[in-house]
Amino acid sequence: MKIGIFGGSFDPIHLGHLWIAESAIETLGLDQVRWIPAAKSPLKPHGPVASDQDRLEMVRLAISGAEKHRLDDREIRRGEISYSVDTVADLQAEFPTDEFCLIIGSDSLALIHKWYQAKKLLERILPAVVQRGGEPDIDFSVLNGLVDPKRVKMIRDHVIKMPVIEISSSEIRERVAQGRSIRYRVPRSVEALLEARKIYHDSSR
Ligand SMILES: Nc1ncnc2c1ncn2[C@@H]1O[C@H](COP(=O)(O)OP(=O)(O)OP(=O)(O)O)[C@@H](O)[C@H]1O
Ligand SMILES: O=C(O)c1ccc[n+]([C@@H]2O[C@H](COP(=O)([O-])O)[C@@H](O)[C@H]2O)c1
Repeated sequence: MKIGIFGGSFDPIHLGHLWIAESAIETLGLDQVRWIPAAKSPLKPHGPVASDQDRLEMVRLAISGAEKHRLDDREIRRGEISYSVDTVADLQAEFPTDEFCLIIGSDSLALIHKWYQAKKLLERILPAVVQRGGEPDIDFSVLNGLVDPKRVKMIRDHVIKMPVIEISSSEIRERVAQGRSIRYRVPRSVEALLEARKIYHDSSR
C-alpha cells in the first residue's frame, strides 16, 4: 500500500485539511491517508487549545465514512512532543511492506531544517509538499545539505497542487471565540461538536 502520513495539530481540523488529503490521494495515487493529530507540535511551544480527546474526536467525525482515510492516535498515545522522525520510524516498523510519504504544507517545508533530526527523517521518507496556487514557487533550496540531489528531484516530482484555501485553524478558533459563524469552514459534525462542548468559546489564541 502507498500511505500518506498527514500530521498536524488539527486544532480544529478544517476543510483545507480535508481538501489536502483528497488532493494527495488523487495526485499521488495513495491507498490511504493516515491522519495523525500531534500531542504537541515541536514548533508550536504553546501546545494545542482543544484537548487531545476533542481533537481526536473532531478528526474521527470529519473523516467518518470516508474511504481511504484513517485516524491514527499514536502521537497522542505517546504524549510529550511529537517528533515526526519517531512517528515515521514507528509506522515503518509496524508496516514494513508499505510505502510512506509525509504530506506537508509549503510553510512547513520552509522550516524543515529546524525539525528534529531532519536529515535522518528525510532519509527515511519523502515529503509530499502542498503547493497553493498563486503562491510563489516552492523554495526547495532548504533541502540542500539535508538531502542528496537525486532525492530532491523525487521530492519535486511529488508536489501536490492545490488552490489557495483561506482557512486556518487559528482563524476558526478566533471566529468561535467572537461568536462568529464557522459554517462551511469545518464539516457540520465538527461544528456541532464545538458547539456542544463549547470548545474555543473562551479561547484567546
Ligand atoms: N488552508 C490550508 N491550505 C493548505 N495547507 C494547509 C492549510 N491549512 C493547514 N495546512 C497544512 O496542514 C498541516 C497541518 O496544519 P495545522 O493542523 O497546523 O493547521 P493550521 O490551519 O495551519 O493551524 P494554525 O492556524 O493553528 O497554525 C500543515 O502542514 C499546514 O501547512
Ligand atoms: O519533527 C519535528 O521536529 C516537527 C517539527 C514541526 C512540525 N512537525 C510535524 O508537522 C506536522 C504539522 O505541524 P503543525 O505545527 O503545522 O501543526 C505535525 O505532524 C508536526 O508534528 C514535526
